[in-house]
Amino acid sequence: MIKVSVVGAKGRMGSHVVAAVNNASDTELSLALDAGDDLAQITPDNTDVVVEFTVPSVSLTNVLTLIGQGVDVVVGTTGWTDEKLAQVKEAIAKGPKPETQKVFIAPNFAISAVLADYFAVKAARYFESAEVIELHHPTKVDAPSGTAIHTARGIAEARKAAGMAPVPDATETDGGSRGQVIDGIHVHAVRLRGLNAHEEVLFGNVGEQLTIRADSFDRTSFMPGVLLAVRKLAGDAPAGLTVGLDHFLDL
Ligand SMILES: NC(=O)c1ccc[n+]([C@@H]2O[C@H](COP(=O)([O-])OP(=O)(O)OC[C@H]3O[C@@H](n4cnc5c(N)ncnc54)[C@H](O)[C@@H]3O)[C@@H](O)[C@H]2O)c1
Ligand SMILES: O=C(O)C1=N[C@H](C(=O)O)CCC1
Repeated sequence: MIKVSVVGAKGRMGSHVVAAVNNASDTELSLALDAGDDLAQITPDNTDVVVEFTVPSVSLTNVLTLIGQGVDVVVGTTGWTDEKLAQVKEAIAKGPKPETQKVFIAPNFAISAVLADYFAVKAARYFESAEVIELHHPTKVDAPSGTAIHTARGIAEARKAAGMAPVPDATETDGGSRGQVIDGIHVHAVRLRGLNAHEEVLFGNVGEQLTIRADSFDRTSFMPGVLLAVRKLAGDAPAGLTVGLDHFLDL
């Protein structure tokens, strides 16, 4: 049995993870912690893998603490910048098990979203225009979504590798309507009661358009990906920091 502890266990995602870990035949719940609880309770004796779903403002501190405790971590919380990822790598190198420590971060654990991202990167070099629209529940604290940032960066990298010009855009006045620009790709965020987690990637050429859309209607959609990551970290995942569920899928 893989012993799993959950940090952020009372949250929307954390509570689903607790249920998924309890329901799977090869995982057992060790500790379920939330704000105010001491992460020092989590040790290699009681935990094989920690799953962390909290808020972007605290996730880095939690991950650094857990690395210091010598436990492997699956992170679903968003808000990861290159600077924060560099701090994680440094903490692994200086931590108690630099050769074997595993940290896995994924902006999205839903297969639909991971595939949408993958297809978008494949399509990127064939279209002059590209924009991303993410649509989420209104209780989400960060915008744009971690997934949309990841998608926009992937599209931008593919366009750069193909030597493409910037996306065409004659906008002269913009009060914010053109969204946030991430590596040259415009990203728009919608917050609407009734939605869960959704993303559309729009590609355009003269006379044609391709739309790639992923919809997570329910948080249970993230659980197979979370459990896959837990099993990989308890098994043959490489040591060090890995970002993105695509690394664990045979794409
Ligand atoms: N990777 C994915 O597939 C995926 C899917 C959905 C959500 N998310 C992300 O996961 C994060 C959590 O989303 P949510 O909807 O569950 O949020 P939420 O607000 O419902 O839950 C966050 C939980 O973290 C707890 N928390 C806050 N500070 C803490 C601390 N210092 N230590 C321990 N617990 C603490 C809160 O009390 C709360 O219970 C967000 O960043 C969201 O974008 C990722
Ligand atoms: O509900 C959320 O919050 C989600 N956050 C992630 C993101 O920001 O990409 C994944 C989708 C759901």
